[in-house]
Formats: sequence, C-alpha cells, structure tokens
Amino acid sequence: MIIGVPKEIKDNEARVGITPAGVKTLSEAGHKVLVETNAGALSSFPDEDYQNAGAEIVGDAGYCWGKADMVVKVKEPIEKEYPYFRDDLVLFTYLHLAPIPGLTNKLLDAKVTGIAYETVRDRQNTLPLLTPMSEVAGRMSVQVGASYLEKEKGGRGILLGGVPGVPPAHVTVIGGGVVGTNAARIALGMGAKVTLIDLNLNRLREIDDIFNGRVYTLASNSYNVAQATREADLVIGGVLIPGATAPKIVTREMVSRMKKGAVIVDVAIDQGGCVETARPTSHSNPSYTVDGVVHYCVTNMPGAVPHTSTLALTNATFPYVMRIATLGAKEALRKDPGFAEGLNTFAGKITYKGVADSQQREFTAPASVLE
Ligand SMILES: NC(=O)C1=CN([C@@H]2O[C@H](COP(=O)(O)OP(=O)(O)OC[C@H]3O[C@@H](n4cnc5c(N)ncnc54)[C@H](O)[C@@H]3O)[C@@H](O)[C@H]2O)C=CC1
Ligand SMILES: CC(=O)C(=O)O
Repeated sequence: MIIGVPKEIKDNEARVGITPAGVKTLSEAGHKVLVETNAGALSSFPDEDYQNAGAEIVGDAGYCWGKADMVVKVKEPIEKEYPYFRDDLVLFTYLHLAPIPGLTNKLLDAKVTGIAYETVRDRQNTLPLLTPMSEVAGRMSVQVGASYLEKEKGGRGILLGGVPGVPPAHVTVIGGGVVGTNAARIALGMGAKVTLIDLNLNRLREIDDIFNGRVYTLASNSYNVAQATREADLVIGGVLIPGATAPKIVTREMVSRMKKGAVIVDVAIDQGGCVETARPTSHSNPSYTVDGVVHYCVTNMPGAVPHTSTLALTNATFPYVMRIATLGAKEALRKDPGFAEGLNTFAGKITYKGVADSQQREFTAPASVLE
C-alpha cells in the first residue's frame, strides 16, 4: 500500500501522523510511505530521519495526497485540503465531523472512506485513539488556565495554589473522563481547590477513590453546575458524548454570573464545546472575553506540545495504521467491530450514529457497508 503523510496545515498544528519509527515498520513490511517535506520537523523528526527509515520525501502536498491509497493525518482536513478528496482514498485522522457539516458534505460528495480516531473503540469500550490527546489536553488545560488567570492575560490575578494565609483558586472541572481526571490531577498538584462534576455517578465514585476524597464531586445538573461555575476561578470543560456535538452544560446565563476575570478552558470545543459562549479559537488567537470571563477554546491544544503529543498519539494509532496497510481498510474494519466504530463516512454515507444524529441526517450502519 502507498501511505501519505502530509504536513499539517491547521493553525499552529505541529504534530505529524506517523513517526520515523512507524515508517521503518511499514517499509520493512513492503509498503511505500510518502512524507511531505518538513511534515515532522516541528515534532523534532527531520526529513532525514524519515528518509533513513525508508520514506520518500515529497515536496508537494497534492502529490502526497494524490498518490496515496491511505492518508494518515492528525487533525481534520481544512478547506485547502478538500480538493484532495477522492473516492478511493482512505483517510485516517481526527475528523470531529458532528460540528462541521461542511467537511462532512465534502467527504460524502467525494465518497472518501473517513476513519475518525476519536470514535474508534477497544475491547474495554474506551476510546484508545482519543485518550492520549485527552491526557495531554487535560493536563495542559490547567497550566493554560493558570496563565490566563494572571492579570496581564485578562484574568482576575489569582495564583492557583494561593500562599500561606491566602486561599487557593477554585477550579471546577465539568466531565470526569480522561480530560477531567488529568485536569483534576494537575490542579490538585498545583494546590487548587478542585470540584469535579459528572453525570455518571460510578465515575464520581472512582474519582473519589483515585484522589482519596481530595476532589469534591458533584452530580451533573443545572443547579449544581450554576453554583460551581459561580464559585469558580477556573472552569474546565471536558464533557463528551462520543462522536456527537457536545451538550451545552454551562449556559450563557451561568457565564454571566461568574466572577469577573474568571477563566473558562473549554477543551470539548473540538466537538462544539460544552459552554454556550464558547466558539473555536486557534493557537495564534486563543482567547476572547464574554461578560468579563476569559474564554480559551483552542481545538487542537496538544498541537502546542508536538514532541510529546506526536509520540503519545502515534503510540496508539500506529497499530491500526499497520492493520489497514496489511489487510486493506474494509477487511481491517470488518475484523474488529471496535475499529469499525471509527468509520464515519463510506461511499457517500454517514456511518457513525453520533454524527448523523447531530446533523439530523441519515445513518447507515457500518456493518451493512462493510459486507
Ligand atoms: N481541544 C482539544 O485540543 C482537545 C479536545 N479533546 C476533547 O475533550 C473532550 C473530552 O474528552 P475525554 O475526556 O477523552 O472524554 P471521556 O469520554 O473520557 O469523558 C467525558 C466525560 O463527560 C461526562 N459527561 C457526559 N455528559 C455529561 C454531562 N451532561 N454533565 C457532566 N458530565 C458529562 C461523561 O460521563 C464522561 O465521564 C472531547 O470532546 C475530546 O474530543 C480532547 C483532546 C484535545
Ligand atoms: C483530540 C483533538 O482534537 C486533538 O488532539 O487535537
């Protein structure tokens, strides 16, 4: 199989879809890998390392996409990449289609086989290709939030951990999954007072256990969310309904009642955001203010720490890349129902229910198209 690894062109996205280690394994198995010039440079993988691992370095993104049977990326394609779509292309990457109908239409029109990292399931029913980046973004959310709480960045000028004689900041984490747990861990480590809200009571029990009762847990309902956001200096949004548009847990009215200079980091923004006033931002223009509350809503937070993130992401994605290369996409998906959950678009049909429901469109079960 010919595998294309283009350079990411989303704003300040410095990760890359395959490392030189992956190229070596693919090449040794007889596959050809085309890597666009400088695709890995910002993740500390120069072209030379790819070349030594067996890749062909190509200067033209169109050539990289056009010659490849499968393109392996990190982020969802942006408009400049839409002309590369075609019906015999397998695209393996984050897609986040639910809040992006424009991209969905383009993939459907071109009949691309679109396999989304974020909806692949493993045997434990977790999301193995989302987890590593949620770990990164969850940890980052607290350091970013702490920085925006500084006066110069528009925040209320509060030090997360406080000092002897002065209380720490109050961090409210909404969603106790991978993002939320990692955020809580870092916030606690920095000395903040942490409240975590989730709908799943069993998850709250686990959180209580993991943190030995040092995190205050709250069941998710609008009363509790209103109170916890009002008290918070920093709110971190990490809610997910896999593949679907995120529910708006924090309403505009709740934001208007928050402290002036408080900060919201809506990590769930890649799925549309769980805060009503959140809109997608980029690393070059990451924040804005609504009702005196600073909002940070970058859709590709891990792109800011590409060395760590590329390694963490590809550790998880590469075994799936290898399976597609070995078996072909259809057979690889057919053999593993959890992997088949990653199939979001196929032959002009939406094959992930969360995407179809979010866009109120027809859903086609992956099993029926993979026969
Ligand atoms: N902006 C960025 O750069 C990045 C964004 N993300 C996003 O962060 C979000 C969270 O991801 P994970 O933590 O991996 O998901 P997860 O599935 O591990 O956790 C989500 C949690 O939300 C909870 N939840 C669902 N509905 C809720 C409600 N109404 N109220 C409170 N909690 C509720 C679930 O019970 C679950 O514990 C996703 O949208 C993911 O794509 C992840 C990595 C990077
Ligand atoms: C998950 C995601 O959106 C990211 O890593 O950029």
